[in-house]
Amino acid sequence: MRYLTFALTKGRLASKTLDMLEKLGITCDEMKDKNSRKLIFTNEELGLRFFLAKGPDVPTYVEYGAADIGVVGKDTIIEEGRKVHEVLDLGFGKCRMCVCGREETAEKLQHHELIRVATKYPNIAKDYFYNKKHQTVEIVKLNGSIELAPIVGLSEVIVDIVETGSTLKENGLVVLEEVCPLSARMIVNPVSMRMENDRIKELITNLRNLLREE
Ligand SMILES: Nc1ncnc2c1ncn2[C@@H]1O[C@H](COP(=O)(O)OP(=O)(O)OP(=O)(O)O)[C@@H](O)[C@H]1O
Ligand SMILES: O=P(O)(O)OC[C@H]1O[C@H](OP(=O)(O)OP(=O)(O)O)[C@H](O)[C@@H]1O
Repeated sequence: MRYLTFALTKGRLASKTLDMLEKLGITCDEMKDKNSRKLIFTNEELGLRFFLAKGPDVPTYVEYGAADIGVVGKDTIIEEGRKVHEVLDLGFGKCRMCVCGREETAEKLQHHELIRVATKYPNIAKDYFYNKKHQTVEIVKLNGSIELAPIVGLSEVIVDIVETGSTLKENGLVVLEEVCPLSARMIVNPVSMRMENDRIKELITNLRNLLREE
């Protein structure tokens, strides 16, 4: 039997992904060892392989077929724009992509003034402002701590993930507009979807049933 390979997102989504797979009897205990430097893990019995990767790399592994299946945030799927099938909303990792800034900036935003937008998600920001709002903005790519940008005057607003809202609150910022809701999704390589249809469909059905029970 050919191995089915899973690319899972490191960080926030990892433990919930492993918990969910475990509920289906898909265990990979080795992956939980935080001290291990091993990169790929095999469940011989089930014919499965797993590896953890940085979020933006997950759709890349899946598009090229180096992984058959991926678990990754919807934000990353949109931003990366890879050729993969999104097959299931896994219901965890829920958050929102939002335009945020100081309350006083709301007016500038409403009046379509030329503002600067700092973000880790330039494609999502571009699509939102240019295609949905027909508003010209200047987009600046950052790699983290995005909330700093309006505080130190790099940009008027940010496009970033809001979950609890505490990062915004602690930094005197508010949500000005909502771009879209987000959660973790399962993605599949289009060729694997055809070649391994039975195994992948069974997995999707089992996950769907699990989600319905929860
Ligand atoms: N509060 C949150 N902040 C960021 N991402 C979140 C949050 N809540 C849920 N998510 C989801 O978790 C995914 C992965 O989170 P991860 O921990 O890798 O965040 P990251 O900050 O983007 O990564 P890194 O720390 O490597 O820059 C995100 O792509 C998003 O879909
Ligand atoms: O609404 P909250 O619950 O406060 O969560 C949102 C914050 O969490 C994420 O940052 P992360 O911790 O991943 O750090 P980063 O900014 O360095 O990516 C995100 O970019 C926000 O800053």
